[in-house]
Amino acid sequence: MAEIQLRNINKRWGSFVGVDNFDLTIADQEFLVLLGPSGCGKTTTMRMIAGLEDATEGEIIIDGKVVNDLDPKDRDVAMVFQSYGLYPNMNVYDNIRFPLKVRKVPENEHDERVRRASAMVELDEFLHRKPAELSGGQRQRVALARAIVREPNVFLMDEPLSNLDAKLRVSTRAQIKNLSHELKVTTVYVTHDQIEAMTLADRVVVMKQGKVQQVGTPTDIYDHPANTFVASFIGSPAMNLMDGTLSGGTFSGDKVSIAGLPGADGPVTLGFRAEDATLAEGSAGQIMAPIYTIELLGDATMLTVRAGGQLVSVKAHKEFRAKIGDMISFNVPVAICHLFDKESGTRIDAT
Ligand SMILES: Nc1ncnc2c1ncn2[C@@H]1O[C@H](COP(=O)(O)OP(=O)(O)OP(=O)(O)O)[C@@H](O)[C@H]1O
Repeated sequence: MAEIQLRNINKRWGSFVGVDNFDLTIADQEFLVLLGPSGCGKTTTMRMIAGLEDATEGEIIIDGKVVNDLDPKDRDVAMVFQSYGLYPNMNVYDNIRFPLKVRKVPENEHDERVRRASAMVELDEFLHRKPAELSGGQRQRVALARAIVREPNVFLMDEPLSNLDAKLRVSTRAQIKNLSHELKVTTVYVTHDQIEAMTLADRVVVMKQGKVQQVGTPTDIYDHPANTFVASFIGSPAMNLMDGTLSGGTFSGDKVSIAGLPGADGPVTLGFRAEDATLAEGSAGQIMAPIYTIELLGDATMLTVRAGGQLVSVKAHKEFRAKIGDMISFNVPVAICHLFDKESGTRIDAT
């Protein structure tokens, strides 16, 4: 049981700002994901919670207690890293048991706790093996079990899936989600993968260059991105963004005109997602454009078209067939448009 409060946390090295005024309360049992591109300050934020890095300013409060001056071992947090960090000479059983020994948990509890944690990550059959005799996914599960066995107040996970191949990433991701549901331990999870963030999080914090860009549920962030950075970071493919001018409710961009939009006149960036555009018959759509590429996804067909000077993604149904260079036309319904200030990139609220 632990709420984590981060009160105006800053991390600076000389004049370089790694984390800039991070201020957030993470609820007890919440699964919070820190998401952003490389170097945005996610790991540093997590390391400050762990106590592996001092905050330059601000308070870190876990379970009502200011922990800034506490050593990592006294914070009751368990970490899982990308690199597993297993002891090569110990078998799986002893790797999982190790934190119990370090923390001087009574010996008579060890066996039951190790077996319970290993069963949770389906490692029961591998307890006698050394890490070198395991696959990457199994090694990461040992690392997870070693965190679970401690029954900590907080889990901190730093890109735990990034060394796994695509298929294993999906199954281990599902396992982490299931474990988190079962264990109900407050979790802070760092990733640069927006799909991981969307699938795992109760709330996502999107960061860029040390600054929080938006905090919200995956749905909030997908449906109401706070700025063009979040809009283009979340979703696959990225949201289509077009610069233009809004005048009398009509957006005019490069060979694109969309009427009926809310918002004051001025330079804007218009955004819409590939799946929200609708293909029209012949030339009946608002936007006519030649096809640049066609990708068959199995459940749908992704078209990239050249609209004016830029490439735009439009999702079509799975039976859609055409050739590169064919003209298509499509509509962008007003209700699914996102408008952003062109200068600052900030969302214009009327949308
Ligand atoms: N000890 C340090 N001294 C100086 N700068 C540092 C130090 N540690 C990290 N940084 C810088 O702080 C910024 C944030 O780093 P951090 O590791 O938190 O990023 P990240 O978002 O986790 O990136 P990644 O996904 O690549 O791990 C980076 O620009 C990094 O170079």
